[in-house]
Amino acid sequence: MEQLTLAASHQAQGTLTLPGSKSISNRTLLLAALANGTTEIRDVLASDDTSRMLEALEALDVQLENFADNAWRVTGCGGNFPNKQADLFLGNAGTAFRPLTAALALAGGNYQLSGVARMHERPIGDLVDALKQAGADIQYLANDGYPPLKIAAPQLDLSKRIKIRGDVSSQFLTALLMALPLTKQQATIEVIGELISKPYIEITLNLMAKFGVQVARNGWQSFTIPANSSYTAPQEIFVEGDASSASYFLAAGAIAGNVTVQGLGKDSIQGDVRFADALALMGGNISYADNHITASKAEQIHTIDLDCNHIPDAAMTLAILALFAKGTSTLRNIASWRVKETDRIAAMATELRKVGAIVEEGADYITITPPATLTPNAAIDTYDDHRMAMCFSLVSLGGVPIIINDPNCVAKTFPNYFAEFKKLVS
Ligand SMILES: O=C(O)C1=C[C@@H](OP(=O)(O)O)[C@@H](O)[C@H](O)C1
Ligand SMILES: C=C(OP(=O)(O)O)C(=O)O
Repeated sequence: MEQLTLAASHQAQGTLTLPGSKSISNRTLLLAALANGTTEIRDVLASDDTSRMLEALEALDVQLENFADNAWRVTGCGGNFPNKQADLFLGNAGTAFRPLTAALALAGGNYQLSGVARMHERPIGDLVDALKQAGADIQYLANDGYPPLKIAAPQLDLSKRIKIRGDVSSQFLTALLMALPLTKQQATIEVIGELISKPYIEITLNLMAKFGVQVARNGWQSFTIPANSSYTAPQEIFVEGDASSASYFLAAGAIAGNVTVQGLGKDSIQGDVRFADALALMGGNISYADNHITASKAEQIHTIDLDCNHIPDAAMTLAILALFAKGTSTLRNIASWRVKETDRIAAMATELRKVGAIVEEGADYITITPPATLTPNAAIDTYDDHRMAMCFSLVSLGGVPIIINDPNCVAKTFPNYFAEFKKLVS
């Protein structure tokens, strides 16, 4: 097993240009592939998750050209993938697996979709149920409700409202929204129960609009895609810097200095930009500009008690910040952590205890009380979860060395994370 030791550090200072947003990169690549016309997408994230999407589109015979650094020219297929038969391996990329399932199930063709072992434990039943209501032909190849999947041509029927549950993952609604314009028919989606991770739906609707499809909505309850909708290539799109990736560096600035992240600003379409507000509640000094955000040292890191449903990914960073406060912090409404790259509530609890914290976990919350002094040289398991690895790097700013096991899992969304982190801390 590879291990990375991060030296004890006391200061974080400097500026970082963020890698592109995973959520925007994978949505934009798929929308461009489904569009009529050619889109040039700039500042695309280069990472495992986007590689899985690019490989899938290539296997579907979509024309892709990497014409400059992190820039892709995508010639859309107008909703009709040239290759009607393919086996796609989608790793552990939720933003590839869920939207491609919906697009392929409605576009027509014979496909098999699989991923890494953990992806086969991540639910997809709510999406499959919704697609079947629209006439999709999808079979489970192993366990009901989970990948891998086998897809055949649909017999479309959009006459009834499509009901979808939104309380396990918002990616199911995102996938359905992005795929339904392929049917060319009017379609209405009704969300059953409480929708989680709502800001990710805003990203979806925003990007669909950039590709010419306006979804009519009734709050978070129902969404209607007009008849004869089709995606039109917007010619050029710039991907914002990743707001979840920004959270580690903004936290570093608030703990120990002054850090600016570039590529993300006050008008970001990503919900995780709201992490900065949570950081401010904990005492961080935040300033926003059009294309950068700066966090500087808090006089003191305060405890927090926060409903984190709107920032599920960046909320993991708050769990580490809680180590720097005096007293107990609680992160609530985070049940979705249990079905992500790993069971993140369990993983976070186990690893926080290794640095000396007292942790209580519930079905949908975690409570963290820091130790008087952090335990040095804790060896942190990362569970093939990029965010576990990135989060725990921040412990080194508490003046203790920390060991990150299997650090290369950061490749899912931020392959050179540790090189960038080391440049800023001392
Ligand atoms: O739509 C997206 O881009 C994402 C939605 C969120 O998932 P859930 O909706 O499952 O919480 C988030 O955790 C994930 O990293 C990206
Ligand atoms: C939950 C995550 O990924 P995915 O897009 O695979 O759901 C994540 O990046 O934290």
